[in-house]
Amino acid sequence: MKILADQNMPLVEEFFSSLGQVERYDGRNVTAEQVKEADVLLTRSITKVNQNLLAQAHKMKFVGTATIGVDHVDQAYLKERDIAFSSAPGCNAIAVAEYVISALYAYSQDCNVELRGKKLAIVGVGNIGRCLQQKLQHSGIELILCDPVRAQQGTLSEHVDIDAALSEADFVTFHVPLVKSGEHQTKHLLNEQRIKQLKTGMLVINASRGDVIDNQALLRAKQAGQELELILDVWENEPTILTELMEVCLYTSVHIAGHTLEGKARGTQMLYEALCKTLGETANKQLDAFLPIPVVSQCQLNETLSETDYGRIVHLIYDIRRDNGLMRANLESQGFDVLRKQYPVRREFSTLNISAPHAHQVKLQQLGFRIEMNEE
Ligand SMILES: NC(=O)C1=CN([C@@H]2O[C@H](COP(=O)(O)OP(=O)(O)OC[C@H]3O[C@@H](n4cnc5c(N)ncnc54)[C@H](O)[C@@H]3O)[C@@H](O)[C@H]2O)C=CC1
Ligand SMILES: O=C(O)C(=O)[C@H](O)COP(=O)(O)O
Repeated sequence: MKILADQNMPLVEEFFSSLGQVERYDGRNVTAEQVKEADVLLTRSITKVNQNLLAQAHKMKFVGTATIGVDHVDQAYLKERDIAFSSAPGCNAIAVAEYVISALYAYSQDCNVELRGKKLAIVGVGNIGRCLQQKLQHSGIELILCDPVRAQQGTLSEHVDIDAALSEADFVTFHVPLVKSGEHQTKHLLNEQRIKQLKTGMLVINASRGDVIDNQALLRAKQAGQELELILDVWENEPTILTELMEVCLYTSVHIAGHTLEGKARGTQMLYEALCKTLGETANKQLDAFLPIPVVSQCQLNETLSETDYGRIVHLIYDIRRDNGLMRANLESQGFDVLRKQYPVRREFSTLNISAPHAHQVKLQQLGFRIEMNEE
């Protein structure tokens, strides 16, 4: 069996080599000719999986994307061809939530804004939105939840309409799928009109899909002097992004919010399990066996912690400003995709064991750190 896998997917050989012969491809430039003989295609978000790519791939029996987003896959076409399909829901939800938390603490430090008492609107309360909600539960930040789809399904009683949420909040973060039409369209959910109505000084974070915000309108607003702080991980027209927009952001990154080692590896593992199921094989490989020991894994805290200290602990594991610096310094010379490919290893908060005074244990644990439950 020939298994074609994106070159940016970790641990493919470890998980899949017992099932077939693994070959790698360049996800942005893969051709129909390259996939012609494959039985299995493992992709990430940058490959358009559609009839153009697969028309000649007559042996194809399984397509998997090691991502949460599925807007790059023509699922109707796969169904028509009777090709099994699997994505990796929730695989990097923790990573994206931690990206947002790192962003908030960095913003707090750099812009001298206390987070406690402020209001954060979470637009899209699915795997990522819920994870963020949980992690921030004891942060002192008031959360406003906006998810009309879940409200209609009756699974989110606290839903606040987007315009009301935007007018109440001090910060907004988007975690919706890209939906191009229909009642719950998310393409340009933050459009020119809504941008104009944003509060002075509002912090806008987007780590969902670039098209969720009208990038040109956002740039025009900033150029016209509207006071907004922008933290953007995703962009319209990746990899050819609007670089002028990058210049006016507080922090920017190259669509890496979900790129913790654990998040990416979990995606691979989920596809391995799905393929095993399709083939009727037993999935007996475990992710933990393949993850390296983290560089920093232990920390002892003895004193009362301020909000700044919480920020320092978060940034010990992941500081969004590292990624901001990498993008600004290297985008022009290296390009968006190369920066994504060379993304430095990033681990999740749970790789840090903290010994802390009792008063701080719950909040640290809620953020995602491991707590050593010592008596005081
Ligand atoms: N920047 C990055 O590296 C990453 C980006 N993503 C993006 O984040 C998106 C969300 O991920 P998950 O939370 O795991 O997906 P999910 O499917 O679990 O949750 C999405 C939520 O958005 C809600 N929603 C749909 N339309 C909406 C609207 N018009 N307004 C408000 N809410 C709406 C849905 O009801 C759902 O609860 C993915 O579809 C993907 O595009 C995901 C992982 C990494
Ligand atoms: O999971 C998603 O959806 C994402 O956006 C990925 O985390 C990032 O995309 P790729 O690394 O698959 O291009």
